[in-house]
Formats: sequence, structure tokens, C-alpha cells
Amino acid sequence: MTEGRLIVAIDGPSGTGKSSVSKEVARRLGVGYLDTGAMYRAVAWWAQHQGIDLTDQVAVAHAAETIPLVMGTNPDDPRVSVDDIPIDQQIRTSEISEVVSAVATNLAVRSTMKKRQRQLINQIAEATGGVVAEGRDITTVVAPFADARILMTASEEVRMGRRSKELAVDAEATRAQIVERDAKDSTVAQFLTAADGVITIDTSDLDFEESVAAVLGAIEASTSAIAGH
Ligand SMILES: Nc1ncnc2c1ncn2[C@@H]1O[C@H](COP(=O)(O)OP(=O)(O)OP(=O)(O)O)[C@@H](O)[C@H]1O
Ligand SMILES: Nc1ccn([C@@H]2O[C@H](COP(=O)(O)O)[C@@H](O)[C@H]2O)c(=O)n1
Repeated sequence: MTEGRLIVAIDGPSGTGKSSVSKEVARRLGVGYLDTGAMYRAVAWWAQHQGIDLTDQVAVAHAAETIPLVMGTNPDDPRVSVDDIPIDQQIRTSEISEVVSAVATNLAVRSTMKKRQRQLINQIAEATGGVVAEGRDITTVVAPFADARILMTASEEVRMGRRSKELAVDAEATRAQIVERDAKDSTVAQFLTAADGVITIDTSDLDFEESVAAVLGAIEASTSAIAGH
């Protein structure tokens, strides 16, 4: 831990419970929270809002550089706004879920996001004493220096079940979207298997509370190991 600041990085495929568990862990630790997926969703929404064709890599990269994005980092109310417009609902539609990978596989966008996310992680940690940041490449690219690095996984069946329960839609209807999104996203980020030094937590057989406890346990183990050195 750097000067008493705790940085926790959590990655994993769609529907494993990263966002909900990370928010709860941040709450219990009394630190800030960063949803990096929301940042990619915001760029997709903003580019479309401006009439940009998402296959136009240069225009989308420019949108990622210039987006007036403000990320809320309070785990109780992590609001996302662009140009002072709250866009929390707009970025979580299935339309955005379907197109967000086109933005996330644009390497110029990833480079811009990495810089912004790293900056935010340091700012949040400075302001609140720590941060739980979650996404697809936080343990490996954005914050490989994190004090605790965790990969949350769950079987495809379990992830589909959780997602369809949440959206109140048929499990089969979500299967294609989840599988397709993970396949596209995994071409640019390593979140299907753990990188060196990353602790895997399989939540397939865990309920929400057990998942939170497992993540808190992994953070405790990682920080004790650092302190022991
Ligand atoms: N361990 C768990 N047991 C049961 N349900 C869970 C568990 N963890 C999360 N959930 C539920 O699963 C759903 C999906 O969780 P969440 O949105 O946090 O996943 P995610 O990994 O952030 O997904 P995505 O990357 O697609 O945004 C939510 O409704 C959440 O409450
Ligand atoms: N570190 C990250 C985080 C997210 N993405 C991309 O954003 C999409 C939405 O993420 P959710 O967590 O809100 O589902 C995701 O499908 C990826 O395309 C990313 O590339 N890197």
C-alpha cells in the first residue's frame, strides 16, 4: 500500500457480479469506486449522440479524447454524466451493450481510457484513502500496481441466470449477447484467465454476501502479504 492508500483492481467477464460486489466492498472499506465499463459505455453513447458511425475509428477515438465525462465515485451513488447530462440509464440499455465492444476494441480509445482511468484511480485513492476499480483490464493494464488484484469468474450458466433475473428476460435471450460481447472484448483484454499474481474468485456457487466476503478476504490476504515483505 502506497502511503496508506488501498488500490483494489477487479476484472472478469460480463455478469459475474463485478459491479455489485465491487460497490459493496468499496462501501464496507469506506473508499471510492470506479466503474470503468461505464466509461466505455459513455463513449459509445456520446459518439452515437453526436451522429458518429462507430466503425469510424478515428472519429470515435477523437470522441473518447474529448468527451466531457464526469464519473461519480461514491459507491452509494456512482452517477455518470456527460456535459452535465446524467446518462446512467442511457448507457445501460441493451442497444449500448450491443455496440460497446466496437468502441472497446478501438485501440486508440483504449489508450485514452487507460490514461483517464489511471488518473482517476490515483485521484480517488488520494481523496478517499482508496479505490475499488473494476472492468476487464484493470488488473493487467490500467492498474497492475494495485495492492489487491482479483479476477471474478462464474460459469456461463450462472452468469446468464443472474443477468436474466436482473433484466427479467429469458436466459436464452441474454446468452448470445453475453457470449458475443465476451468474445469480442477478450480480443483486446485478458479477463478470461488470471494473469500472474491475480487471485481468481469463482462465484458460481457463492451468493452475493459470500462473494463480498471472498473479495474482502482476498484483499486482506494481498495486503498482509505486502506488509509482510
Ligand atoms: N454472488 C452472486 N450471487 C447471486 N447474484 C449475484 C452475485 N453477484 C452478483 N449478483 C447479481 O448478478 C447481477 C449481475 O451483476 P453485476 O451487474 O454486478 O455484474 P458485472 O460483472 O458487473 O456485469 P457486467 O460486466 O456485464 O456489467 C446483478 O443483478 C447482481 O445483483
Ligand atoms: N476495463 C474495461 C471495462 C469495460 N470494457 C468494455 O466496456 C463494456 C461494458 O462493460 P460493463 O462492465 O459495463 O459490462 C465491456 O463489454 C467492454 O467492451 C473494457 O473494454 N475494459
